[in-house]
Amino acid sequence: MASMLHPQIVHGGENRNTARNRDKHGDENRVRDRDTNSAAHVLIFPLPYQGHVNSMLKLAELLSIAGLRVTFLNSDYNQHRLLSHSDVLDRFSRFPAFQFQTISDGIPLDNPRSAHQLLQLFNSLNTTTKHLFRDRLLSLYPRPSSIIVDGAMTFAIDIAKELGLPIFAFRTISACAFWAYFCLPRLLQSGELPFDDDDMDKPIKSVPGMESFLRRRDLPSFCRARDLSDPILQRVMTETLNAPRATALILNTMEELEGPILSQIRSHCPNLYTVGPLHALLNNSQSQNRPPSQSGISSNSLWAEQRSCIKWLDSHPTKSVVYVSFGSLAVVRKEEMVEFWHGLVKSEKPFLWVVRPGLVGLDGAGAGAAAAVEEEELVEGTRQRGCLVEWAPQEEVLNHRAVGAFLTHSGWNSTLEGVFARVPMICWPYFADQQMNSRFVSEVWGVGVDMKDECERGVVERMVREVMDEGVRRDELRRRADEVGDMAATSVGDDGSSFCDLGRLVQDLRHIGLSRQ
Ligand SMILES: O=c1ccn([C@@H]2O[C@H](COP(=O)(O)OP(=O)(O)O[C@H]3O[C@H](CO)[C@@H](O)[C@H](O)[C@H]3O)[C@@H](O)[C@H]2O)c(=O)[nH]1
Ligand SMILES: C[C@H]1CC[C@@H]2C(C(=O)O)=CO[C@@H](O)[C@@H]21
Repeated sequence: MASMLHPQIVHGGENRNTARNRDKHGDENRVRDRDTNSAAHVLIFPLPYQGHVNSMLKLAELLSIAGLRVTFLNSDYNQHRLLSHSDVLDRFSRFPAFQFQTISDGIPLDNPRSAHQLLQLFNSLNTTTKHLFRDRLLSLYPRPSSIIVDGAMTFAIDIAKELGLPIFAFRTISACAFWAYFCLPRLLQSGELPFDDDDMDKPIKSVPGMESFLRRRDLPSFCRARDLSDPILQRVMTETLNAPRATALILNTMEELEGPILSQIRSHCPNLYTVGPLHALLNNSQSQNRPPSQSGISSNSLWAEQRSCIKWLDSHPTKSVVYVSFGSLAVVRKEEMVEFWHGLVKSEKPFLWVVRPGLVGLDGAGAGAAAAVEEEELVEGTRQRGCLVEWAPQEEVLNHRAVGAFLTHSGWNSTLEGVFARVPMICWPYFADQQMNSRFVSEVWGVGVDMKDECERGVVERMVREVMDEGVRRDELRRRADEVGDMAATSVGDDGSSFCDLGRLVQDLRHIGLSRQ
């Protein structure tokens, strides 16, 4: 039996160990299947942000479980953090054909890489990293048989085509947000963009499938640019419109949640795989062979998770706690933070709040910034009912019996995790695709309420009470959250839509590997 090879972090070099598994029983069929598997070598390359690394590394784990050879190309900056704050090396040690490789994102290591530095990162990826990527492709051994690249980095498509490699674009946002971006040329053509006044509740009619409910304020935040030459708007539009040039499009979603929008997308990207929620597919695939003691949740955190919050949750009644998290990129002003804080304290509900380093202002302060607020009411209210952490084991928190509501920025991973955990959401979208997600959560799926651009303390208190206070409205939100959560469970269960599409993706990747031998 070949020794288990630890995945090696290889920067620029190569892991030449291509240990060949020889079936100890000499069963030729199993050896053949393994040979079939090992013919397929998939290179997975995410945009270097937590929300992208998370879902794409879950896909990497699923493909590794399926027996495919996988190379995960992480940025140097994120790989150091991932190894420092997660058990990823231990988890992937059981896959002898898996390896990490790292590549520079071209940004100085002391750069916080928050939403404020987005354009700098995009420019660096499309210059420095693009050239490093081509060289890396040529140096990898064994040569990849296909690439799964982040749909926000379509520069890789041209390189793949030059080298004759199939390339799949994995866009880590919702189908509804992707489709809104894809319809930007129509919005420009119809004159609905740029906005000609400040009325954000004006209806939008140029996004097919959303005519009955879409408002200006629900479009991705980059659409609010008054100057259409805005470099970020142009960048995201270009990346999205490039998707049909890839071999196929992969989305972390499910037919049951976004079917009508997926039908619209298929008319432009006919080769489409819907494999979400990926976190749920992965948890299901591992549930068969892990000891009950382990949560089994694969954490890909780039910050240290403060697990003390689980013990704090254990001490609270069922569905009594509001969990508050604004993801990995949002930067809120201190006065916005204080408004949320007052609203949470005045709601009189226990609250678990992730105050990530860099969330508040530009000074990178974490929970320390929260503690810096002197107001007695806040300090006392937090002492009695609050728990502040810098980073939480979010999937575990959302599935904890004590959590009754999720105050979220509506990042797509958080939205899927909230849907699957059947926790009603209070949506305060920060930027990008989050506005679209919050509109679908509230207006289309009915599993939450939509704060949009408001975070005044009275609004925060009212929204929390709407979701948490006993009554018809709370019951209605909980009923819908259960219904949609059940649909999600079906989609990732045996023969479910996402389960089957993942199987189809694995088969297609295997076939490509074989055909290129
Ligand atoms: O304390 C925390 C907070 C978050 N998370 C996890 O971090 C991820 C955050 O992802 P997401 O909710 O998608 O938010 P962002 O980090 O903001 O993600 C970026 O990438 C997403 C996918 O493209 C987009 O939908 C978002 O708008 C974009 O901001 C989720 O899986 C969470 O479970 C933790 O583990 N602990
Ligand atoms: C900061 C955002 C711009 C592009 C990425 C994105 C996307 O549309 O793919 C969504 O949110 C962020 O992850 C990125």
